[in-house]
Amino acid sequence: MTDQKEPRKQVRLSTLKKMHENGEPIVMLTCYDASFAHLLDEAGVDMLLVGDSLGMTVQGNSTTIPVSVEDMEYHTRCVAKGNKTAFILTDLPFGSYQVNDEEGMANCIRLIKAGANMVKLEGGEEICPLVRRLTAAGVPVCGHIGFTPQSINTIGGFFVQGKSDSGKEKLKREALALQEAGAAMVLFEMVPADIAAEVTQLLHVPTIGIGAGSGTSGQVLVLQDILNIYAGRKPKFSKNFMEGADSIQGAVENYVKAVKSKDFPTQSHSF
Ligand SMILES: Nc1nc(=O)c2c([nH]1)NC[C@@H]1CN(c3ccc(C(=O)N[C@@H](CCC(=O)O)C(=O)O)cc3)CN21
Ligand SMILES: CC(C)C(=O)C(=O)O
Ligand SMILES: [Mg+2]
Repeated sequence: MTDQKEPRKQVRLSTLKKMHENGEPIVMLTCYDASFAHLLDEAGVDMLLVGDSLGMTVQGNSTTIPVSVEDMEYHTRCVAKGNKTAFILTDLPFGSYQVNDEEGMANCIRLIKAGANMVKLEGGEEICPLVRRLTAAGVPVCGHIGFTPQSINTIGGFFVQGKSDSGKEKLKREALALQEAGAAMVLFEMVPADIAAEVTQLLHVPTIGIGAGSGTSGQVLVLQDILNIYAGRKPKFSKNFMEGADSIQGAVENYVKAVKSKDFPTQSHSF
């Protein structure tokens, strides 16, 4: 007998819920193409995020603002073709859900038809009516709060959110409102570790953090960042997993192990 691992079962929404309840960290990485989808799935990444960060990493823009629904549809199709068992989450790009909820519904449906299992929208209370409709229509939603890159023009820069008392209260309010509207998951980007942990305890749905400390139900990073490939900025909260690895597969496996064992993120990757 060889000690070959059994192939992983399909990761479903119920699988993610169980992981959250059992305290097993959910591992997510961004993914924009079929080759990496295959590699990440084989390496045990639970969720592949077709993030609008592709506007920066793939398209070379300085923000995520220019990304279109067509771009997201195209990359979701590519990822879905290479993937076997991971759960696919796709970002709604800027402009595709802000005009009205009818457009938001139609655009989410396009992404689900392209192969997404869940969609991610940036915002709190203002997106709750749409979250409610999507959920009722059979589309699981992840709400994205804290630093929301699509609002870079009002935020003014790549800044940590929720540092003040009023900022902390706002995060709590938004997370609870999203869950109440039916969101199946909440993602925190660049917020202090203590508030992300506190809000995670308040919720029953899983939370995912990026630059949000170790107290969330799962972690996400941008694939290029863990492979030490930069076209622009190098966020403080990311880590080069190529260090100590002899292949890309090995680096991704080390990231999976580090998140599952709670060795990542440390305080130096948190705010
Ligand atoms: N490659 C990449 N990695 C990301 O994590 C990422 C993207 N792109 N694109 C979409 C958003 C934008 N995000 C970013 C990008 C850069 C910083 C950054 O440079 N942060 C610095 C502070 C810079 C400043 O103060 O201006 C840091 O030290 O973390 C943070 C978040 C997170 N996301
Ligand atoms: C940074 C993550 C959370 C994201 O939204 C993206 O990759 O677009
Ligand atoms: Mg995004």
